Amino acid sequence: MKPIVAIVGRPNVGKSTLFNRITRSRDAIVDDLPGVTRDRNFGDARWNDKAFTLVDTGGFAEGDVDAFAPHIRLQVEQAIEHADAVVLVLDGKGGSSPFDTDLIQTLRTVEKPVFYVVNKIDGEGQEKALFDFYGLGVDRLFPVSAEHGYGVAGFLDELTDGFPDAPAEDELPDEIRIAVIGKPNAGKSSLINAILGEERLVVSDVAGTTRDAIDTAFTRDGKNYVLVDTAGIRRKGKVSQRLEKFSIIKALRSLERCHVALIIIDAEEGISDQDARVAGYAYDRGCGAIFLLNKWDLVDNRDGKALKRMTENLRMTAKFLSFAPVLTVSAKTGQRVPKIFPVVDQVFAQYAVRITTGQLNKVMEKALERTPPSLHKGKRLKFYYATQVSTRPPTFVSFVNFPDAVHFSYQRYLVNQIRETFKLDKTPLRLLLKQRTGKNPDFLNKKRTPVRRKRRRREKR
Ligand SMILES: Nc1nc2c(ncn2[C@@H]2O[C@H](COP(=O)(O)OP(=O)(O)OP(=O)(O)O)[C@@H](O)[C@H]2O)c(=O)[nH]1
Ligand SMILES: Nc1nc2c(ncn2[C@@H]2O[C@H](COP(=O)(O)OP(=O)(O)OP(=O)(O)O)[C@@H](O)[C@H]2O)c(=O)[nH]1
Repeated sequence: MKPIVAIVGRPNVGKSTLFNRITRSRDAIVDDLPGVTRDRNFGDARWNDKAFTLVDTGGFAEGDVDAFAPHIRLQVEQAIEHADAVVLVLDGKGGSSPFDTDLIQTLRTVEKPVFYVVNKIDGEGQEKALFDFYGLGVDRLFPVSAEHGYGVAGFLDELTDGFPDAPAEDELPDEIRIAVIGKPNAGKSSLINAILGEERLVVSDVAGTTRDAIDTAFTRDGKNYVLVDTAGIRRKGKVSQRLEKFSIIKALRSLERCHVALIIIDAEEGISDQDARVAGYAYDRGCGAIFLLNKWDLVDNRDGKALKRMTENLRMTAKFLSFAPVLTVSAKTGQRVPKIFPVVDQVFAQYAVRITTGQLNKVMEKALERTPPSLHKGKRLKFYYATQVSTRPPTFVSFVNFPDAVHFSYQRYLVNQIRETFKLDKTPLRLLLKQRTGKNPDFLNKKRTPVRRKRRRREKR
């Protein structure tokens, strides 16, 4: 897991400005009024190939600026407890305050790295403002200007020094890899020929990553695609080859290397158990998927309802792939074959999506607030911090106090909220629930944080 870094400090010292500079996001709202940062903000950050999550604490009203205000203290303590490293921001313009002294006392007892940043040092000439802070007994101060960037790079070098290297960011591939799967005789080779037969294509055979796999690369409308494992499908003839190419192993192998699977169905025959099985492989593999109802030229569509009927049937037989778009084509006549590509592009874009930790947590928070999970053996289910851990397919982890107690329908509700908010209707998507390790901030139960409680009390009065 990525390390969590908490930014703490009294109101208006520039925590949100620093947060924004480091995450380069507009997630936190910066304002001249103290206390504008509401509750906690999460953001993804990356420096020197180290990835970490930044937590911005804040959002206390001016009247709360009292060194011993218990709710400030509690929230700061929580942030400190859950973080892997803490950044205390001090105000180089405003000077030190009793609140700072108090916080530093607390931070001394903490057995994790603590960094003391003096903000609003907008240039070297202003470093004399640091003198005021040396009296606080801190070994090392980092003068920075969150607003202008002065000193931030050097500070981040030190902050991230001990962090683990982030796994290489999956770069956007310059090609979309497509697998063509389907039961025997569905029309796989006809479709591949129809695709490759288009005049606009530049086609070349390229060696696949495994020794005997042959892929076919082509460029269409300036975009690069690769048809995965085309050798067996395109080369017709010998019985041994024909037998081999039907083998499940082969189909599975192409699924392992693809981004989007085209699942060909013989629409003249209708939807069979075998089609459902093939679809199941694509689902298990977690790739993007599109159903192609092939041989549409042979389908009796006199009432104009054939597509509706077959789609309904398909959705029943392969419920699990409900996000896969359905298209009708004729590989033989080439009808609507070009229409496949815009859909492939859409599916891929969703399949490779990245959602920031900040955005994700906002959605989770809202979803949990709107429909709270039911009690588990009389205890409240608590959802903590959530983050996207990988993409292709988009995979999210949410930490929960009792992951096994979350009803699958509630999990589905959360997945649907993510789907709706981020318009991810055409891709598989995974939400994993993990037992909380004690390291993850308890922010989703905001109702229980003192800030909210205080607000509510005020409202009642
Ligand atoms: N001169 C100068 N001003 C800064 C700098 N960083 C922040 N400020 C200003 O300080 C004010 C407060 O900044 P915020 O980032 O909202 O402070 P905060 O600590 O998040 O405040 P709360 O939300 O109240 O907790 C804003 O007016 C910023 O423009 C800086 O490096 N130099
Ligand atoms: N009418 C019609 N026939 C089609 C269409 N697509 C494929 N066919 C025919 O269906 C038969 C099987 O097509 P193939 O492309 O060989 O199917 P395949 O899935 O590669 O078959 P296997 O190699 O057995 O796995 C051939 O006779 C094709 O001409 C279509 O859209 N319309």
